[in-house]
Amino acid sequence: MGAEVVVEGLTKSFGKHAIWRDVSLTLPPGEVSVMLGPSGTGKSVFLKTLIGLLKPDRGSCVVNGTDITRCGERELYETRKLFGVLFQDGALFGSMNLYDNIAFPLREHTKKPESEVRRIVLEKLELTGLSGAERKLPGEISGGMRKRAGLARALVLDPEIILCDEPDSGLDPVRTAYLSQLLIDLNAQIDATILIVTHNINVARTVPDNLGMLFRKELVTFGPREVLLTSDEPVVEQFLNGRRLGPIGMSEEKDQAQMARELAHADSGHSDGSAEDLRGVVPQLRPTPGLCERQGARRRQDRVMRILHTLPLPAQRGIIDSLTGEERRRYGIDDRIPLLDNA
Ligand SMILES: Nc1ncnc2c1ncn2[C@@H]1O[C@H](COP(=O)(O)OP(=O)(O)OP(=O)(O)O)[C@@H](O)[C@H]1O
Repeated sequence: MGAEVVVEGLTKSFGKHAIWRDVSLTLPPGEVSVMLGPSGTGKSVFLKTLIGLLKPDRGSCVVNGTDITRCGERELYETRKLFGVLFQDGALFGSMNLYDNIAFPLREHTKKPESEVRRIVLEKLELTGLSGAERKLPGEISGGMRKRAGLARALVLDPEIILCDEPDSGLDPVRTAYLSQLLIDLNAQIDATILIVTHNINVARTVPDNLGMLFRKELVTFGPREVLLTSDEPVVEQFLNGRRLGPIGMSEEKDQAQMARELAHADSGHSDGSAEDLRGVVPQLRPTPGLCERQGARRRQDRVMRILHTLPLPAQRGIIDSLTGEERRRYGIDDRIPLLDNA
């Protein structure tokens, strides 16, 4: 099972430029989480802080009992080995073929013989659907293949935690859908904890167990996917629907005058850029038939059912509606008893 990551009160600025403050959340072991947020809200900075590449001003990030914001170099080096990172551009070495790119962390961080390196590289190539492409250079393959090669390289040290920085960037919707399925299949096979940073609404709606959003230098929300997907927070609603109308502006947040102007335009029939209301809980991706079920999904279901009464009513309804008859019986759900609004 993947490692748990516990973030508390994390605050980061560059000089006088505050990025985000007091971010607290837990990435449950073996579950898949997505962090949404408009451009420039510090999602990539957040990932880099989680692996200790950037030092926060305050707060802690504990992985397997080690606070990576305070530990020494040696412990940081050891803890970083638990992470596999898929960088936005794949971060492949342009002069090396895919085989050597993927073998690089093994040759750099382990003393494995070449025969073992070969076995692992070929296994990861197969896992990411790249068998046969090992002699290609990164410049000779498509963006989707480069992402998968980046993922294969992130997997060679058998990470317990996988961080993906905008895995969909530069990919068409079909390739993005394949990559989403690959991440779910991977999670089923290795039970690693996964955090994906993205703006992609389809990925956010269909992939994760948990969803969060950064905005106005704060974590707006983080929790079971159903909470964000049914939220009526204006910023969440605007983001999920890709509308101009709402608190998010072209660069940063908007002032009241601009919001009022846009509202008046909308009232007079001017389209605000959205096609339909995308809020609501849609079915989550499941592993490809033939693969094992996700252990993380099973654990999450038990966890979420324990905290069900603490969630907002629309989220409770979304969770219950997604249970099968057998699951309802297992959790003692009786549809005749109204849900409690304890949130
Ligand atoms: N090393 C750095 N030094 C100074 N400022 C930085 C550094 N890294 C990032 N920033 C600033 O932090 C802010 C957040 O950047 P970040 O790349 O994390 O945003 P993001 O949410 O990932 O954006 P996008 O979705 O567009 O990729 C930006 O204003 C950026 O200029």
